[in-house]
Amino acid sequence: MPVLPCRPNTFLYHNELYQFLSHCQQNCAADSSQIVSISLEVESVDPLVVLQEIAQPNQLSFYFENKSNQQAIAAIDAVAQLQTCGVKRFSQAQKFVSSCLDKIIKVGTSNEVSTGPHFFCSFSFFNETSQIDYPFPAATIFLPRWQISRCGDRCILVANFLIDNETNLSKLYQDWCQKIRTINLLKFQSNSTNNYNSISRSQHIKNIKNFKQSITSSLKLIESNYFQKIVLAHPLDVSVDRPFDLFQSLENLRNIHPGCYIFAISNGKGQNFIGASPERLISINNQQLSTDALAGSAPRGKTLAEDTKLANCLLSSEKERYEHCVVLDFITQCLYQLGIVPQVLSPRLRQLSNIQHLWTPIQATLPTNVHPLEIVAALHPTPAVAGVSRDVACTKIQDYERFERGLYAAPLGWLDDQGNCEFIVGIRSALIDRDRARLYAGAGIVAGSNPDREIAEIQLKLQALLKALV
Ligand SMILES: C=C(O[C@@H]1C=C(C(=O)O)C=C[C@H]1O)C(=O)O
Repeated sequence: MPVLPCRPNTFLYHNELYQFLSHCQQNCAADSSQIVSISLEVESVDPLVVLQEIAQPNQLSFYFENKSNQQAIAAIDAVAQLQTCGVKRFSQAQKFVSSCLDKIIKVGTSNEVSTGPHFFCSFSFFNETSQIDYPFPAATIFLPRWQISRCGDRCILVANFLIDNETNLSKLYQDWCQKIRTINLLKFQSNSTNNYNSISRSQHIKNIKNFKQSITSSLKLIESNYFQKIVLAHPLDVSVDRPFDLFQSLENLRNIHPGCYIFAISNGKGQNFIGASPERLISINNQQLSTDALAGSAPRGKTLAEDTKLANCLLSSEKERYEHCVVLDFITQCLYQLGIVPQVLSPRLRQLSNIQHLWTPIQATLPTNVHPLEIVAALHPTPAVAGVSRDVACTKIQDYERFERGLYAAPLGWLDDQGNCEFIVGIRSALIDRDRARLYAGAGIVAGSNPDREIAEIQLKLQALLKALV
């Protein structure tokens, strides 16, 4: 991938960008194209506000925020995309990314994490989606036309231009100038209002009897050693008398769940998958890999004393620790098999606004020959969202669950051209389709699980999400 060593800012003043694009176009062979990727530092803006202002409903888009790291990134529209399905979807995604990178001319030399082209990915839980009209493919990977990221106070705009012999460069150049003007006007705007007043009354899942039977049946299979753990989920369908307000709902999610990853993915056809997940699948920053074992849950207490008691019970519960340990063991073994030596940090609590989890962070230094998507492919689904043994649990999940998991509990995230990435597990999530929303939540079932308590845990997870939707 060639890199043009120049300061991108000079383009703004000297029209050099146009000349440079024109030079790239002249060098294009008759039937080939190139992608010029330009990174430019802009004044600090909220990427969510940019998404709201610029993204059109008929465009793919992706929003991802990690408030505790002060990082957010929005990707709007696609210059290249792959939609696929099947067992090879991760390796196909990897090939697609490298074929795009072969075409990219990167402008600017800075290798900071938020500069340069990023690829945005959503994979479904299973290799295929079985519901015929499910609105997201089993794998979508795209290189956005526009990408705006914020890291602390710094903001980087990345534009990816697809150039071939037919491209109208004047239009492209005008579009670039227009976007910079629009973004500059957004610098003082933020969506910092809370509005929880639409469907916030609590709603409960239906067909609880069937679901309880699935848990009871799973417990019998656990007793007979058919599997050791299964994660069963349930949807909650809600509707309102007007379309859901996506941006206000995201604003609510970021305020209610400041410690979670906030995400929103648009399929470009009017449906969005959004959520606030506490669970990272992997992140890689300069060859340093971080991942989490997150499993085992308790509610938060209403008083400090009650909260401490619940936390202590969680930390000392044999059942919760077992449920957690199978996740930790799976992740560490998986990493070893990839030639990665994990360093397991001390176990701790991940305390969210409504619920707390057992959490063990895991770190490793990556060998250079392992691609981020190989790690995603090997880890997904972990026993935090599937079970042990994995294949048996996945087959039983398909037997018990009468709904399409789709992007629920699936790997969602981005990777860049430097080997950095961030993938989360798409739990605490909802599929928004105009005036309808389907919310998802699940719980791990192991020996000793109490069906009523598992159902209460799922209700708790659903209510926290429901509260944010307006
Ligand atoms: C499956 C979900 O969450 C998972 C299940 C947990 C549990 O059962 O203790 C905890 C965290 C997640 O790994 C979900 O929220 O939908």
